Amino acid sequence: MHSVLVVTAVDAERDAVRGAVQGAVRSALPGAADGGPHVIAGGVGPAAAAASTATALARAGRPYDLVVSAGIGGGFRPDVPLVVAERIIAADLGAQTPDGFVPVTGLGFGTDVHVPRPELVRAVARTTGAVPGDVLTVSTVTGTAERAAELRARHPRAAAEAMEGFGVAEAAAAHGTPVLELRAVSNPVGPRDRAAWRIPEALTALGDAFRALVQTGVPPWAEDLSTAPSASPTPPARTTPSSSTPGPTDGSRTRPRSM
Ligand SMILES: O=C(O)c1cccc(C(=O)CC[C@H]2O[C@@H](n3cnc4c(=O)[nH]cnc43)[C@H](O)[C@@H]2O)c1
Repeated sequence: MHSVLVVTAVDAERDAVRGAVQGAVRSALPGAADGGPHVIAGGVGPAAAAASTATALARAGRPYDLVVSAGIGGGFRPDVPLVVAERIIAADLGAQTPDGFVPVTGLGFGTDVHVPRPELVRAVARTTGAVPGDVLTVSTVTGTAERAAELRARHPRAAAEAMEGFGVAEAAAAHGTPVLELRAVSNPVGPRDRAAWRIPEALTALGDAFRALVQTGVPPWAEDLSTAPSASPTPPARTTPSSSTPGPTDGSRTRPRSM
């Protein structure tokens, strides 16, 4: 039975997750022909991610209990190879002004942050060793030290950046489904050096994380969340002024079951 949807950007990420969870499900349930999460490659960027996630959620025979945006990403902290998002932030959704960047919420529209359920984030961190932190969604991969510094200044809790999390979270929120984002760091955020991206290592780390989630009985989904508060949790304290107004992403609809 599938109750978790995992959305990656590209086929290589999908295959890394799929291979890991299929092996784990088979060893947990010998003879099982089916089981574990559905894993799809939804395309690169927030728009493709939102469209593919929304389509998958709408077409599902029964509602998913959890959506996970997963893949490789750029890291803001050299000591952190795996990140689980405490907040999923649309870092370039807004307007440039002479006084600097104004997020979309500052313009009076929408939201620029989704806050996954803290108990799910903690459980994933416990199970996989992922470090909780903000994950920025960008439409343009950061490629200069200046841009990296600007993002760090605006988002001091940023641990990673990628290109899909916010799109996946918007689709999940529209369906009232809880969301998580898990990123294995393939490269530092900063001056572009594509040759230095450690993609195979990051894909292995991504697969290891999902294997751990499935093998350990996937603690976050096993918890009874039916009694969890339905309001969006309070985001972590900020150390600098920030735009981000949490969106309704706790997805209080249903209780996540096994992955
Ligand atoms: O070339 C390959 O073999 C290959 C295998 C797996 C993934 C890729 C990608 O290029 C994935 C693109 C995907 O990765 C995220 N990403 C990774 N690093 C960054 C970054 O520094 N800033 C933003 N996004 C990053 C992103 O989500 C892309 O969709 C290639």
